Amino acid sequence: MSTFTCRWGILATGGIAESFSLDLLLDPASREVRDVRHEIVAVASSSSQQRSQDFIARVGADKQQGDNVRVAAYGSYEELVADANVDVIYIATPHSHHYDNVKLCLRGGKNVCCEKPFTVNSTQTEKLIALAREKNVFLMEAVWIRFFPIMAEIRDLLHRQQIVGKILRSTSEFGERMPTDPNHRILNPNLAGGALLDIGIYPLTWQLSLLGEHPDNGGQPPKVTSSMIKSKATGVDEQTTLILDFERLGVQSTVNCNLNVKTHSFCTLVQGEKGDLQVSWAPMRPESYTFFPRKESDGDVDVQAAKTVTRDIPGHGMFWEADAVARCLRDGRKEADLCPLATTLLSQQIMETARSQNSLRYPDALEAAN
Ligand SMILES: NC(=O)C1=CN([C@@H]2O[C@H](COP(=O)(O)OP(=O)(O)OC[C@H]3O[C@@H](n4cnc5c(N)ncnc54)[C@H](OP(=O)(O)O)[C@@H]3O)[C@@H](O)[C@H]2O)C=CC1
Ligand SMILES: O=C1OC[C@@H](O)[C@H](O)[C@H]1O
Repeated sequence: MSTFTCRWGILATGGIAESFSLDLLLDPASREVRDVRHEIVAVASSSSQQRSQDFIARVGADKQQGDNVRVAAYGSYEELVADANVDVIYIATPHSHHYDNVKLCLRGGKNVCCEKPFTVNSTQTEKLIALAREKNVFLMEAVWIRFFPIMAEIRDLLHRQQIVGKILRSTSEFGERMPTDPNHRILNPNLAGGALLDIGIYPLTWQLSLLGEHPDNGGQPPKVTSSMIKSKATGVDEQTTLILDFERLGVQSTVNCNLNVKTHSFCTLVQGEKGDLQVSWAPMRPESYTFFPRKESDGDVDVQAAKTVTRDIPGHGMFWEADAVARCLRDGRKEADLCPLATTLLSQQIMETARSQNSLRYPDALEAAN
């Protein structure tokens, strides 16, 4: 089998761009992947060309294996989009900027993989999906947990093997003690800060993936009720809870996120007639799960009979989504099966419903979809 090389352009040089790039540069054989490989062929910073140059050295992109891989360093995103050497652009700006950045890339005819959350609101998502289709290019939100092999394993246990039997109840959460500087992107309304958009998308993804996409749910979107507590300093949500009613399953689930205190014991719990499936922390980087069978005698779970499964992550874990993008480009597909645009739109709609229920609106310039 020949190996397909995917040539990446990195748009922005912040924290997650660095983690993603380091993963791209790992040898795919270390995760037993041989059909695709990655090269970073260009990096762009809106701040300066020097910043791109420094980033290239920091992640080791100047020492890539391959036939004379040369990495271009740009001082503007426009130059990256114009680079004919780039197959796909990974966008790693704050979410406030995703809409404009994705639009720039799509208009330039580039394939795009954009960090989560995809946009600020669902109208922006709809417009970008339409533009990608018009331009006939690949588009995906980088919801990396969807590509973890352990996620496929957990979905199989619940959806096909029905390990917990009929699902009765479910919950997912993600809390972290985040920076309290009001100018940090996490709290800054001008950068679309707040718990829901930044980290709430993870517990929401768990619930949509495990319950929303359960075969017995028939693809029905959940009914959404929500509550938010907002930052006194900046007005964005610090604590948010969503109640999702999956009416066809007859199950109510909760999604909880906060910027004040770290959650640690579990990130997702699915309880059913035959037992409980518990996924351990971290919600954005799942490594293990435990199945607790339910005793028929009194309905309690049998803790002695619990079984834990742990799967190593040979790196940060962002390479699995990158591999999926590469395979789509190789095969001429415009969407990834594991993270289709319809799921991106649904999660945007749910987050927007919650924001609207709690009167959380970002500045007009960020909500615009021009
Ligand atoms: N998948 C995951 O695990 C994670 C995903 N994320 C997502 O990635 C995105 C970026 O987060 P993160 O890397 O932590 O952010 P950082 O603040 O570390 O980096 C953002 C980068 O965006 C560029 N940028 C362009 N315009 C602005 C602006 N007005 N203000 C600030 N930065 C700007 C800058 O790069 P330059 O100067 O080079 O243009 C900057 O370095 C977010 O949408 C976040 O939700 C974040 C963390 C983890
Ligand atoms: O995606 C993310 O996951 C980890 C968090 O620390 C970060 O703020 C968020 O953007």
